[in-house]
Amino acid sequence: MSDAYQPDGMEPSIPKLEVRDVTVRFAGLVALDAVSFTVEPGSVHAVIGPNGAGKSTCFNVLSGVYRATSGSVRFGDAELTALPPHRIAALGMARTFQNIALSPRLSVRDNLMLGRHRLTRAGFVSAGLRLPSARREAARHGERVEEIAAFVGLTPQLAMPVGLLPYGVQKRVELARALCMEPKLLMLDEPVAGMNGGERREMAELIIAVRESLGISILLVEHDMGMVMRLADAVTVLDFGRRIADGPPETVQNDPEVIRAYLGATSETEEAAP
Ligand SMILES: Nc1ncnc2c1ncn2[C@@H]1O[C@H](COP(=O)(O)OP(=O)(O)OP(=O)(O)O)[C@@H](O)[C@H]1O
Repeated sequence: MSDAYQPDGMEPSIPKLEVRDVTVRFAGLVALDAVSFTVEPGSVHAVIGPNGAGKSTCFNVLSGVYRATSGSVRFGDAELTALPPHRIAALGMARTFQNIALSPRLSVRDNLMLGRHRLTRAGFVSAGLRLPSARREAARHGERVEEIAAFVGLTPQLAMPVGLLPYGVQKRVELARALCMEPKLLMLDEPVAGMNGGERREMAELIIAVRESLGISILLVEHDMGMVMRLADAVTVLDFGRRIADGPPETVQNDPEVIRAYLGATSETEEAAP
């Protein structure tokens, strides 16, 4: 990883993300029930919980994919609950997906350039006509993509089609693409799912490096408890759509209701197994 990676231009001011009483109903099912938590600027905040607890629903509300039935989500002064995903991204909230959402035939470089799209000023016409201003802008974005690729450890793979890379490397490309949006809040949906031990460690180091180099907030949904306990400053625990605990990892880990929720989930899985 390169130490040269810094925020682009002035140090951005990082807003708080405030989730207040968010409820999401699907037909008869309450997927989130008046959930509240705050992601403090520059912190790593994890949302955890057993299967079906509402973690993905929460992520999808924050990124504008789902509409909350009621409640409020504020990022600084902006109310997000009525905004479409691209407007939320434009406020500086970039996300990755549980299932990789990259263009497999395009190179790593081109996938990362797509991540710069929202920052591109040159219009379609000037870019198409290859005007000097558009060329200069493309060169600037190209340099930034190379810096970010170096930071994430992807320089050797820049020219390779994403689809040919191992899974763990593709997950790093996803994170790099989100960084290409120069986010103030990075939202990671199960960043280590499906990875082996070595890949998990590398991803954890990368997440720490992002926080330390950029000072941005990171919100992650994750199943791997060890990873959450190592990385997170604060943890919100959901169970059946309700928030059952919220606080520093060491407090949450010893909370009887959290232990019950996780043990319950384990024994149900064991009972379901043949
Ligand atoms: N689009 C949808 N339509 C109907 N029900 C949904 C929808 N999305 C989620 N649900 C339901 O909402 C509840 C919460 O699901 P969600 O996927 O948010 O949980 P999760 O904590 O992310 O689970 P997992 O760890 O298994 O990914 C579940 O009962 C799920 O079946």
